[in-house]
Amino acid sequence: MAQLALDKDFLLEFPSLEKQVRERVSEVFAKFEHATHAGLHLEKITGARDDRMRTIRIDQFWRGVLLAPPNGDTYTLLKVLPHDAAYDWAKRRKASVNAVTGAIEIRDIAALDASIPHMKRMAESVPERLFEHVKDADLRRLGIDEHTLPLVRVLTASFQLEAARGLLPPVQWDVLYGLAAGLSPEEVWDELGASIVGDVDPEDLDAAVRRSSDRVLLVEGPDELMAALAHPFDLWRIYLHPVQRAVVDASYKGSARISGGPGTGKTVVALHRAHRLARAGGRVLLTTFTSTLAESLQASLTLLAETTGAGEAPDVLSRVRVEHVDRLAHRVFREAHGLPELVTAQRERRLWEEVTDQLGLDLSATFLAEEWRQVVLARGARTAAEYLSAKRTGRGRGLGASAKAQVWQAVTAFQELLAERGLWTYETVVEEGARLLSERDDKPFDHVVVDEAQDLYPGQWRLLRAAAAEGPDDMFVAGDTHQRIYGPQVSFSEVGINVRGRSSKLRINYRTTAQILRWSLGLMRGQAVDDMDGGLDSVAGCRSEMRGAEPVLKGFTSWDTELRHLTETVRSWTDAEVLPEEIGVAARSNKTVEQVVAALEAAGLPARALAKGAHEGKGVAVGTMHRMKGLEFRCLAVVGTSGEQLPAPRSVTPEDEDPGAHARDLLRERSLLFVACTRAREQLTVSWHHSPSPFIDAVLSD
Ligand SMILES: Nc1ncnc2c1ncn2[C@@H]1O[C@H](COP(=O)(O)OP(=O)(O)OP(=O)(O)O)[C@@H](O)[C@H]1O
Repeated sequence: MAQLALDKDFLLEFPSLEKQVRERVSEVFAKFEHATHAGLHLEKITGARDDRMRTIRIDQFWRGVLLAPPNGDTYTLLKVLPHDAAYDWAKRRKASVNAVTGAIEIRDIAALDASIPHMKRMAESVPERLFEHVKDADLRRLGIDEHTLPLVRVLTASFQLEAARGLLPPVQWDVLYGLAAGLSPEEVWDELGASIVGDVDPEDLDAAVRRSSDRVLLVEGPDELMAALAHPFDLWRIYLHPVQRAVVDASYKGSARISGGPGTGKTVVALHRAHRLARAGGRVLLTTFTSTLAESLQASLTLLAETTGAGEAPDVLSRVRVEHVDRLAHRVFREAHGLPELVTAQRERRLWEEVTDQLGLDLSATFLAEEWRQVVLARGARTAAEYLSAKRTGRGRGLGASAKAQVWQAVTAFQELLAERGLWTYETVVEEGARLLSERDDKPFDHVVVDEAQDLYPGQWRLLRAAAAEGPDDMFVAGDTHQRIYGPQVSFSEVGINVRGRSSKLRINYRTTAQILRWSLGLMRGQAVDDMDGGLDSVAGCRSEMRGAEPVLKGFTSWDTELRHLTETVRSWTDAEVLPEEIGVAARSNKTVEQVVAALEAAGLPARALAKGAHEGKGVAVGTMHRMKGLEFRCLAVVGTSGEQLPAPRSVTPEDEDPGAHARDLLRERSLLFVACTRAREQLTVSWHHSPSPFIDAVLSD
């Protein structure tokens, strides 16, 4: 039976076809599987560079171009074009199988061949060639084939390589890009590693198509076809990069983690992995830090389940529980004890004061509360001895043994007060949840998948660790420590999670243009950022293949003029037919957010303030930098990035009080700006009044 496969380029262009054509495409291909070869009416193309190209009638004017296997049954739909354009496109193309990855490659061979003589002439007057230092054998070993090699040998500058991008299959171009950037063949080989296969048969197109899940979707039936065509923009559901795919499909002996810069698809990988583990019959917890992010994970997971293995979707979805980590804690708590009576911050403060009065201690309520959270709870200290030996990293002044004894006395009294009065804090609910789960032999989950891992607290990690038994694929953790904006620094080992030897990194950014990414990465340059595993993390090598405008950076003399400029910028975007919903404005404080909404509305531009759990809505989305997490916008303005507002003075511990906490607070403020800027897909403006934030000043003077 003929099987249909959809090439990524076809799906990318599908939404821009007229509605009637889209409907006809769906009709024609919904019946494809059941059509016999004779009934398919695939037309051969005279004068084609590749005699396996065929066209199929969509309607009177439109034709689809398919790659037909000479001796297999998988037909790949490459393009839908008006009649003449379809024939012309198909004539010029050649399909081949990459000798290293074994994947299918389609290229405009006519354009490639035509460009070589011209490039050759240009190269004659230049003494050095771009790839002079790389031997043919190394190039072949990396999958550069005989069609590409003549071009490679006449390239003299990297801008020519950039210009040749459209002429080459993406993997071959990536290899050359890596070599031109100074990577050794071995390093390039490593980057390709995920997709290397041996014994490739260049004639076996069916096998090649099956290996090409990063660019070809093998359609399992009409439901899957309809689901793919219904959401053609969400390519992440279908085509994973080989490195992403390898992590999704891997079987790990224990816990594993994925890291990578912003927009590299960590959430996408976490979603696919949760989905795959559930399809294999596991009970999965998919979790993250906030309720809003959990809601967005649920929506994406549903979409994914309805696309892949659509028939099993309800079953698969019933095996994945998506909830943010505090909600899990409260649920486990409620099941055992009913609703907790939570203390407010004020009541907690009074309790600490009661304790210090009772014991006649000279320690402030604020100090004790912080010591309890950041040392006792964070380190999981249950006894005086554990507290005495606990690390107090970041806790400003050192404490002598007698002061520590006093703290422990106060902590014990405070915890007794909570217990006597049946009171709980958010942290003790999480702790109790972890205790309840750790005592259960029948764990509620087989697998725990965590997104935005950098923001979780130690107590939350202990809860998650206790939610699944230790074993193969027990925990999968996705995060980027450069984007830590809530949680403290945690190391996996102190919360009982071992990911050593099971860490992977994603490097290709799918969200942002290279220009925006480069500028945003500059904000983090030189910062020592931990990797949650005893070392330092780096976003070096994170790159984007999309090109666009440079970010616009602008200072103003007053907030009023900055606001006026913002409304003009937003208007210029809407005039250029960007929908208001595709525009975001980020600011450091709620007050600034309110002022921006008012200014946009006064200028007749629809706007809304982002609120908890309300990401969807009409109008320009205006939110604090914290609220920007998990979102992305075609156009984004980051406003009020002035020296007085960023870092926000109230969020930074004074240096003389605690130099460690001061440095960490500053890094968190810097990360906030980094998170905000990396939400932009196509255009970014960053503005301030008076003087720029020191984070920006440093990049401006680079
Ligand atoms: N294989 C893919 N194909 C197409 N689009 C992809 C792919 N992987 C990721 N994307 C897209 O890239 C964008 C960023 O992906 P995602 O949110 O998973 O990245 P992230 O690493 O979690 O980002 P961040 O850390 O900045 O929150 C999304 O729009 C996503 O749909």
